[in-house]
Amino acid sequence: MKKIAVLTSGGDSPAMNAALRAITLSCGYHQLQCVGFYHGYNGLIDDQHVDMQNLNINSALQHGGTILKSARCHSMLSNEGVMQACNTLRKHDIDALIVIGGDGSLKGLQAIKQHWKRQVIGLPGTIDNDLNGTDNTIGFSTAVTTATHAIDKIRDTANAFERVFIVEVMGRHSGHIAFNVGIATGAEAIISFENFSKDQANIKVNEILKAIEKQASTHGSFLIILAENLWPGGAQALKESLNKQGQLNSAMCILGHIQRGGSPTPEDRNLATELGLASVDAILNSKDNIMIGKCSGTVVETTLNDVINTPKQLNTGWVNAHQEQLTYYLK
Ligand SMILES: Nc1ncnc2c1ncn2[C@@H]1O[C@H](COP(=O)(O)OP(=O)(O)O)[C@@H](O)[C@H]1O
Ligand SMILES: O=P(O)(O)OC[C@H]1O[C@](O)(COP(=O)(O)O)[C@@H](O)[C@@H]1O
Repeated sequence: MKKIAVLTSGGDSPAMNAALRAITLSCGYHQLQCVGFYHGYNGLIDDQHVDMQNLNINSALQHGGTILKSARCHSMLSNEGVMQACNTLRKHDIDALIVIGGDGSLKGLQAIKQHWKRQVIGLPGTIDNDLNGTDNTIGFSTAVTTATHAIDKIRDTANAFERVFIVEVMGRHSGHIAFNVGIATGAEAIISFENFSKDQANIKVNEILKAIEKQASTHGSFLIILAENLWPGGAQALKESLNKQGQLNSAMCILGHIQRGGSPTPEDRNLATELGLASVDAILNSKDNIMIGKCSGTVVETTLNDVINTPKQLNTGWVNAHQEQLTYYLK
């Protein structure tokens, strides 16, 4: 009987459980053994494993997080760590390894592939949507939905007080969340990696203050979506600059990890299920060294090399639409 191993790694993303469920059920259907490793690559290094058939996988479907737990694992950045992970795979006579995670996790999978010659398959699991080879990553839809609902509430109070609000969203170093959430919430300004560089901070503050002045004569509130890890000094520093130079009482909110958790959207559950099933099919079809994603409605395979080495650009149409048509009245 073929033995398949699976683990979830890096930042957890909603609907990782849906992918685990699909993989476990598909393995059962095809009479394959399915072994889960806990805590990302740590569980592979320390041999913390579970027979996936023994987990109550169905009841996990509607929950965020991951029943296999997730973690970042420093040991994987050394050759010894990678070798230890490979030893565990050999010890259990694993035939194929599926890793659900972001670009770091897929780099880890590539490192394993260099020392372990059996099949490796990646699934795109990150809220950031920063992986080439799939239109959407598993978890992105839920993160955008959660952030949109939270910001809609902030907008209510911003409207009531005719107040400027800065909301910082996640995304690590990409603006997929910032632009999708910013456009969905009708933000007056989006500050993200695609339209801002750190040396433009003073120019940006002046530009925003002018736009706020114009906005005051239409409807009162002014919403700024800020990508994390971008503004020098963070959202607090932006707030202080606006308040000082514009004599404002703007407020700031960092949405943080609420974007990573919660019940996954049906879109995320179904994407995770489809990709989970496809990963087991790929193993049965002797595929190797690939990530499985979905582009334009079709399940696609991309080499790990191409996923890792080709940055996924944000649709420039989205960036331009926001800066031109959707905020023309603020110019
Ligand atoms: N270059 C690398 N070589 C080996 N393992 C890596 C490498 N980069 C990341 N990893 C492993 O993948 C884990 C998750 O990566 P990280 O970048 O934190 O999250 P994500 O996979 O969500 O992008 C890391 O903690 C580490 O164990
Ligand atoms: O929870 P941590 O370890 O502070 O990491 C925060 C980072 O994780 C994320 O939520 C998800 O990123 P990854 O999927 O690449 O791990 C990022 O948006 C954020 O920058």
